[in-house]
Amino acid sequence: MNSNAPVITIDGPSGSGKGTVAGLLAKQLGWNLLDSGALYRLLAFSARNHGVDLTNEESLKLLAAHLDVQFLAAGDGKPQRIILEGEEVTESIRNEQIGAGASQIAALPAVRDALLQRQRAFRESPGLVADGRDMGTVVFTDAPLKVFLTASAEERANRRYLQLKAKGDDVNLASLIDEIRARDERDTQRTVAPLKPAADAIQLDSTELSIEQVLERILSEVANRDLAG
Ligand SMILES: Nc1ncnc2c1ncn2[C@@H]1O[C@H](COP(=O)(O)OP(=O)(O)O)[C@@H](O)[C@H]1O
Ligand SMILES: Nc1ccn([C@H]2C[C@H](O)[C@@H](COP(=O)(O)OP(=O)(O)O)O2)c(=O)n1
Repeated sequence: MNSNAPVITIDGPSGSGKGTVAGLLAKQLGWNLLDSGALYRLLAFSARNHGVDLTNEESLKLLAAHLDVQFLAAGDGKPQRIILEGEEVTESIRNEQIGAGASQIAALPAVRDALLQRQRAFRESPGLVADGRDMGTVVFTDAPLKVFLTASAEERANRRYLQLKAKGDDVNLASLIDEIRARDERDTQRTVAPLKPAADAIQLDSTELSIEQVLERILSEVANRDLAG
């Protein structure tokens, strides 16, 4: 591990609200943020740009080891910005095609291995909020607070639909439900680091909860554990 700074892990399926809640929590606590899914998305995006096949584990491993990426801190109510090889890709990695590609390459052990240390390097004082699929089960197993955030597939697809539509993307709710189910299946069934709650995770179903309610529940766990200093 890179440091002993406390970590809050938020794992869960696509559209459960991990990214939103992790960003708000990091801001409120003044902690660092790791959007681990962005790393898998960036790799899928970069592979497409460099003509690397998503089944070519050796080339993907090399690409992962040399991924030239910067995460610029959030500010003024804006989410963190992501720069790949000098170009802003914050928006362009957020579509279901890249999400599906990310999920495909995330099943390859060499890819996960190549990204492991890069993720652990985000653990710096005063603390880290990390969201993804295996933050609590593999990457930060000693995290003092682990959250497993879920919601029904229909609700998650609906959230994604509203999010993509607001961005101006041409989306279809029925195909989003299918895509979310396919991604759930691949992420939970893979052999390495499958999506599952850590044994010591708190499970939160956000289907009927607002973003603020989810945040409140997590903050009360932070207070119970005296994590915020
Ligand atoms: N509890 C919630 N209720 C309603 N909408 C939510 C909730 N949590 C997240 N959202 C919205 O759903 C969309 C997907 O959330 P996001 O944080 O990207 O999910 P994830 O990172 O788990 O894929 C975003 O537009 C977000 O604003
Ligand atoms: N820690 C992680 C994070 C993401 N992944 C994979 C599996 C996911 O389907 C893709 C994309 O993740 P991301 O969190 O960006 O996706 P969502 O925002 O939840 O739709 O990457 C992973 O295997 N392990």
